[in-house]
Amino acid sequence: MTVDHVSKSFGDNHVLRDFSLTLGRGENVVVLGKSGSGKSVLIKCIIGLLPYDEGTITVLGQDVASLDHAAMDQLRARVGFLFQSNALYDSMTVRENLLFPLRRHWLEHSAGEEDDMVRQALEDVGLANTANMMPVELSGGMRKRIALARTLILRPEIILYDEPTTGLDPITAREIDQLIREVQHKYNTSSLIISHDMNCVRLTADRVALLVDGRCYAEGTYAELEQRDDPKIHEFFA
Ligand SMILES: Nc1ncnc2c1ncn2[C@@H]1O[C@H](COP(=O)(O)OP(=O)(O)OP(=O)(O)O)[C@@H](O)[C@H]1O
Repeated sequence: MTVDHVSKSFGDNHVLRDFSLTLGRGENVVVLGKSGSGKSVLIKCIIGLLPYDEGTITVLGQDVASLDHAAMDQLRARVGFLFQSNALYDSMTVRENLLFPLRRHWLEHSAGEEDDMVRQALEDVGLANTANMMPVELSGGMRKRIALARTLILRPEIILYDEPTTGLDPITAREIDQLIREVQHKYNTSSLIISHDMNCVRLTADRVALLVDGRCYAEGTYAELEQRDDPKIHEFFA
């Protein structure tokens, strides 16, 4: 995936200014930026929920701005998105929640295949035997895992994580970080992760991109950026 010189403004509010970023196959990149710096806007541009003003975003070889509704829908089936809110349907069982993306993308499978897919996705997130539970019966960490399982059921090539550890206690947050790594290694997925949580950044990032004033201000491994003297970089690591 490449974000190439992308700009996005809302009136006089220039949120992204000539922002560029690449995400290689099997790589985890964390976008780190202050509140209001444009991280959510970036993700929305990537998945075609917001039009951008300039530049090019290419996802799995396709120019996002050129896709019609149907083509964008097909692309979204290959790109998993983990919402900060998890967005589980409270009136559906875990199994029904997991099967929802298949139904939404009109992907037909036999009942036996669906059982296998649900079982595998739940095993991947360490929550076998929860298929018949309701979301209300799950803890915050479990809900996050189920939301990830629902993303995994379509075997996405790219996963976009929006603040995956926000609202979780530190121990549960580290478990989610570990799970993000496990998924990356097991399925060779590429992930773009938005986070404020420096432990999450340290544990999940192969590379960190710093979003400052709408631009990719600096890029590097956590260790590289942590050692830089630049005050704009340092304040994130202080
Ligand atoms: N649909 C919109 N219309 C107008 N302005 C918007 C819209 N969406 C976002 N913005 C503005 O874009 C800027 C960046 O917002 P964004 O939500 O991307 O920040 P963020 O980095 O994700 O922040 P946080 O970490 O607090 O979630 C903000 O100034 C916000 O007001």
